[in-house]
Amino acid sequence: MKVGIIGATGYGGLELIRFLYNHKEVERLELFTSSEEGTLFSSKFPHLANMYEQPLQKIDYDVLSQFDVVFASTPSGVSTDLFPPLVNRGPKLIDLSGDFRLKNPDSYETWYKKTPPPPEIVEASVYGLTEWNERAIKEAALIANPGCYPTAVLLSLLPLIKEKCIDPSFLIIDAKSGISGAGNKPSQTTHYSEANESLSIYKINEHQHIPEIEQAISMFAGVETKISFNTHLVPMTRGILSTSYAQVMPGITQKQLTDCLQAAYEHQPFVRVVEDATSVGTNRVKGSNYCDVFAKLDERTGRATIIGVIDNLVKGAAGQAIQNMNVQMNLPQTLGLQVVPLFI
Ligand SMILES: NC(=O)C1=CN([C@@H]2O[C@H](COP(=O)(O)OP(=O)(O)OC[C@H]3O[C@@H](n4cnc5c(N)ncnc54)[C@H](OP(=O)(O)O)[C@@H]3O)[C@@H](O)[C@H]2O)C=CC1
Ligand SMILES: CC(=O)N[C@@H](CCC(=O)OP(=O)(O)O)C(=O)O
Repeated sequence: MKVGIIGATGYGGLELIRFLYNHKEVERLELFTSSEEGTLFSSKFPHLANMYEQPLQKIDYDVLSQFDVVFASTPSGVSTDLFPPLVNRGPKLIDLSGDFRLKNPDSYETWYKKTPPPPEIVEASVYGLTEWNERAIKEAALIANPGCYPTAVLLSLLPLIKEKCIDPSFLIIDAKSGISGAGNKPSQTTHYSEANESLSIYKINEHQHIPEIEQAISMFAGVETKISFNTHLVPMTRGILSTSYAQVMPGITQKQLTDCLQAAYEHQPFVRVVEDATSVGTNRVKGSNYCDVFAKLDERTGRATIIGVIDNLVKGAAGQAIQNMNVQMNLPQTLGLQVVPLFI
């Protein structure tokens, strides 16, 4: 396969490269840039010396249309303009940004504060939460890869909502992310001296992933709900841990919660159900495409604490995007993605 990456110099792009390097069906991988045409990739990223000795190319539709797959790992608003001319012109398209995820254009405008993409293209795009949408992903011309937080939240909550183990009306979700979630562009909040030794909450009640999570709960569990969702910045590089609190339905036991998660993911290679634990951390999945999920009943309150843990750059971005490419191309989901997490 011939694969192109737009936004190869960003964090998501670098992770795509890291996994596609070991993907045995990828014969050619070409890298595209909006700002550094001609720069030798390995001179910009010396950790790739002897691996990517090629110059970055300018974004050119005639060139891109000859690829089998094109990933865009670019800031929101970019693929809104970049992708439409490529739809149904040859390559399968996978967008890592939020541009094609929200089906309602008003919602995109409200939460992303940007002009939405053409409605017919959003309509035809497929939400790439692999474990829940495999059949549609297989046929998709354009995949909207899920956001990092929604991946952790949805994989842990969807089975329990769908099987009526928890009450979906009062979901409270508290999520925490490492700083690479904010991308490679430095900002005041990600500045080392302000992020290090500090834990902060941000975008309070205003995070752009709120409508994405609500839309997916409706799409995959058939439930309309409004969630309380907040995000925190943790002084570490990678990882997301989401903690959700929900009332369990009358009579639901710990065993039923665990069984429900296990039944949902029995045949899924990248979702692991944690059976019993006193602690769960991002080091269980770091550098890998795994999502670990865990639900623990609090008998005293009748509420469950539900955990999802991922590496934001892998299952939350590049890894899931490659998993989706594998599904689209009729390949085993795991191709190129089988690595052991970096526990220490
Ligand atoms: N970081 C994360 O954990 C996650 C990120 N995402 C989403 O994935 C996307 C990429 O994220 P991330 O890699 O972190 O972002 P980065 O900011 O690290 O990289 C984005 C890259 O996009 C390219 N770019 C910027 N502007 C344009 C433009 N106008 N046209 C074409 N290319 C452009 C730049 O490369 P160049 O200058 O070479 O063109 C840049 O390196 C974002 O939409 C993000 O929200 C989703 C899930 C998780
Ligand atoms: C730590 C951090 O800042 N994380 C980012 C995640 C960005 C992301 O995934 O946004 P898209 O929906 O545009 O893909 C945030 O919270 O906005």
